[in-house]
Amino acid sequence: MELLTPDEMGRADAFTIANGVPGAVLMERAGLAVARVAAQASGVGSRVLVLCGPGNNGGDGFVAARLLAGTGYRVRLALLGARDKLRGDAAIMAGRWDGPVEPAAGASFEDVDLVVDALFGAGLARDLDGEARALVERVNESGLPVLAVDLPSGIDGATGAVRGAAIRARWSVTFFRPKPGHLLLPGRLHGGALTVAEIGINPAVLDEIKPRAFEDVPALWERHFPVPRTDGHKYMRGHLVAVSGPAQATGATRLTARAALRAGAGLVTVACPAPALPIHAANLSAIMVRPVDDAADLARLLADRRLTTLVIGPGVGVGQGARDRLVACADRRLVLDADLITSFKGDVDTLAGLIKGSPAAIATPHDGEFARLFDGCPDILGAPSKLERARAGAARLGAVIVLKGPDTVIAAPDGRAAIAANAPPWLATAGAGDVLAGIAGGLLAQGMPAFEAAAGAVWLHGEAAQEAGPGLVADDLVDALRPVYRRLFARLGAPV
Ligand SMILES: NC(=O)C1=CN([C@@H]2O[C@H](COP(=O)(O)OP(=O)(O)OC[C@H]3O[C@@H](n4cnc5c(N)ncnc54)[C@H](OP(=O)(O)O)[C@@H]3O)[C@@H](O)[C@H]2O)[C@@H](O)CC1
Ligand SMILES: Nc1ncnc2c1ncn2[C@@H]1O[C@H](COP(=O)(O)OP(=O)(O)O)[C@@H](O)[C@H]1O
Ligand SMILES: [K+]
Repeated sequence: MELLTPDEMGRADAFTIANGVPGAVLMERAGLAVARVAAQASGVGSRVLVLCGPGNNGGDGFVAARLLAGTGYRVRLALLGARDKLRGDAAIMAGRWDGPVEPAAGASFEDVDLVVDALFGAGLARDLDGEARALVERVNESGLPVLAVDLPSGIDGATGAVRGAAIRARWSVTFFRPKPGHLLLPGRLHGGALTVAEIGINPAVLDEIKPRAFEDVPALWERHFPVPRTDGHKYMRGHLVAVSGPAQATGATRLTARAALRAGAGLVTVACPAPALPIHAANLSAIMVRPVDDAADLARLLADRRLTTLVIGPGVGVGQGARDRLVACADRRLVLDADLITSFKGDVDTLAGLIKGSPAAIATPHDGEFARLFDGCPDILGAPSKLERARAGAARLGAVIVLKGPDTVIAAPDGRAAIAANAPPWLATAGAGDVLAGIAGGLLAQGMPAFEAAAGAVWLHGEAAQEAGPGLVADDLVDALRPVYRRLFARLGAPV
């Protein structure tokens, strides 16, 4: 599912209008979609307060007000700004509303069952202040259920940021495609349940707009998903090495290794310092263990070119040892996580130079690790959204970046990006990131391209967390992948 920035959405509207669909027709359909969701939210006869802003978002509000009033709702409409300042389609729709128009500033919230927020949408141009901000704050303080038109007013559709203040909606209706601000925090938290309504925009406009951001759903990467072949064998599915830290820090690597095997890697080997070997050996069965005390040992192990993929970072320790190990494996498929990322604090260009020869590289930082890696890059850390930070970071690193969190962003150096919205809050638990690195590695080992492998891994990780449910500990994720795989394979028409 493509995500369109407000500017891109404006182009989609403009293309459609240029191809013969009048803007007023689009607005009628937009208002109808809002009225339908309002009707689902609140029964006939209930009291609806429609708050209209000075632009086309307000125009949608005028349409919804008319349709609801015509179907038995008791509707009041309040306008922010002067009626004679309305322009274009919004002015047309105001002309079709024959009820009273109250000034929004003093509008009463007494005896209201539902508020429709049609104040600002794609045209939000600056932080809310003055009367607009006071109104938004009053709506939130009222505690009334709110249905937002396009976006909760005050949320920036491109970034998900709160511009001064923002409506907290229980439902939102957007048009044609969601916007990044519906998925990025805090926007997602303000939007409530999202409906995406068709208003007659031909999807062919996407060929012109060429959107570069997507919601992370299987349709984005399933074409590349490595379904085991009937005539296949494990050597076709890649041999992955999980690089382990010392004896006192082995658990993270085992989570990674188990997740990689579960994700479908043909073989998985844990490479660990000799003192850690008995600990791993006592706790692993399907996963092999090899002694690797330093970077030179790792280079010797990797003389076997069948070891195509490495995950390095979980539990490996911060410092020169991790950096040296990376040098030894930098020409393979790579997942870089945790301590490995921190080992390149403020030194992203060295890391970028080292992994240049990797056929597919993914880095999986959380916000803190990202800030460390790009320490000294204010252009990247100060980019206007998490989406843009991840994109700029990926371009600088020359690798796919998975910037983790409740709204994980997956970004490729070429600008493609995906935002995941399927991770439940109980996924934020110790070791969950180690599992994610393993899933990503397992998909890379099977030959999936880096961006698709990263997006697939993040989605599978979120689904596994939902499958496991509240109370999840990281170990559970590995087992919870099985039913998720079963459903995914069924969807792909693969044998299950
Ligand atoms: N195009 C189409 O055909 C279709 C469009 N559709 C709908 O149109 C919406 C986009 O409409 P839009 O572009 O008119 O922008 P909108 O969100 O109403 O805001 C602009 C107004 O707000 C004002 N304003 C901005 N920031 C402000 C602030 N901080 N504080 C105070 N004022 C501020 C700004 O004033 P100005 O910046 O000019 O001073 C201007 O007056 C879109 O979200 C969807 O709902 C659908 O009907 C489908 C068909
Ligand atoms: N609030 C949240 N809701 C959903 N998922 C989250 C949330 N916070 C973090 N996560 C996810 O939990 C995982 C935590 O990984 P990480 O921070 O590396 O922890 P660890 O190092 O303990 O494994 C990541 O996949 C991240 O996207
Ligand atoms: K709105």
